[in-house]
Amino acid sequence: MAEQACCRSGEGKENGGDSQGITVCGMQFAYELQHPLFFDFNLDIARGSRCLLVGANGSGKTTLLKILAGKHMVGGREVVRVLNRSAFHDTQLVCGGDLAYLGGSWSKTIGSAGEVPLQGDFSAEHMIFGVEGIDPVRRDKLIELLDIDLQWRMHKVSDGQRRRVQICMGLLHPFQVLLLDEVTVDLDVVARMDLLDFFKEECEQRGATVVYATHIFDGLETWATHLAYIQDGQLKRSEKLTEINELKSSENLLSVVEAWLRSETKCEKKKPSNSPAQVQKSSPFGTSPFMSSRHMAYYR
Ligand SMILES: Nc1ncnc2c1ncn2[C@@H]1O[C@H](COP(=O)(O)OP(=O)(O)OP(=O)(O)O)[C@@H](O)[C@H]1O
Repeated sequence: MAEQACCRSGEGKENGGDSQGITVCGMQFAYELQHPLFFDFNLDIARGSRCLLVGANGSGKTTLLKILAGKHMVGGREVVRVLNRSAFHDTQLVCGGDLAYLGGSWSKTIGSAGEVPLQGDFSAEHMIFGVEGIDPVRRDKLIELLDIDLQWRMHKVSDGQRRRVQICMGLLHPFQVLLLDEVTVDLDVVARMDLLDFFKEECEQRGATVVYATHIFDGLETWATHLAYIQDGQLKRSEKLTEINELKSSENLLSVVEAWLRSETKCEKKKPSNSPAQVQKSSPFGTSPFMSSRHMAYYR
């Protein structure tokens, strides 16, 4: 059973005990034909917190953020609550701009083709000014903060420049809850630090809540208020940053998280077998119509 854990900052308790932040209660989730990734999973993130979501590759961070963003239907209306509303069922949460999710590549889902990157010759101005009902002061602030040239053509810019436009569009509405999945990875150090400062301001001035999944810990010791650590879909730690004992005797957050990840016990099923028969059986081409080929080298 997953650990029961809670990361309330205290400020969020004014609404009759409901944090008005994020609560997950007894959640179960499995991808099709797979064992449950989350089983009886509980999480509580108070309004106004800046919570880091950490864990090894494949531990479930992206899946959790997508569930919180209402992209997967999980359980009934009471299981995944954001701002005391059902993340999946209350479509107004996302459409109204209170709940924002920024993650992955800038793409859209097209039927069986899956996630397809957005393509086309649009200018940054066309994209940003195409969003209706935006406070022009906030929009100008974001354009300046992210140092966006409105003449950029989206199919000709660098990854980092495209990412800046994506982030700007995601932040145009004054969100109440923001879910970030490694979106600062392409940004240069100045843009990343300025953006983190902006998020801090949004939390402190408007009581917004930010959950940030990342593997880059530079500068986050003083930025984050809370940390949630997931291992194989289980919440291992969820606490205030100031209450993490290891951090008091450690150089920085990076070394603390590194020590946690190194001490994780790997599942038996993930270990490769050395027997030739088993290697043959477990070959990815065993039951596939495709054969291994030197042409696969093309994908290196
Ligand atoms: N669409 C999918 N279908 C089936 N399994 C999936 C799918 N997406 C993710 N998984 C599996 O779910 C588990 C959690 O994946 P997830 O992407 O949430 O991890 P993560 O913690 O975000 O990893 P990373 O740090 O690499 O981004 C992994 O074992 C992954 O293989």
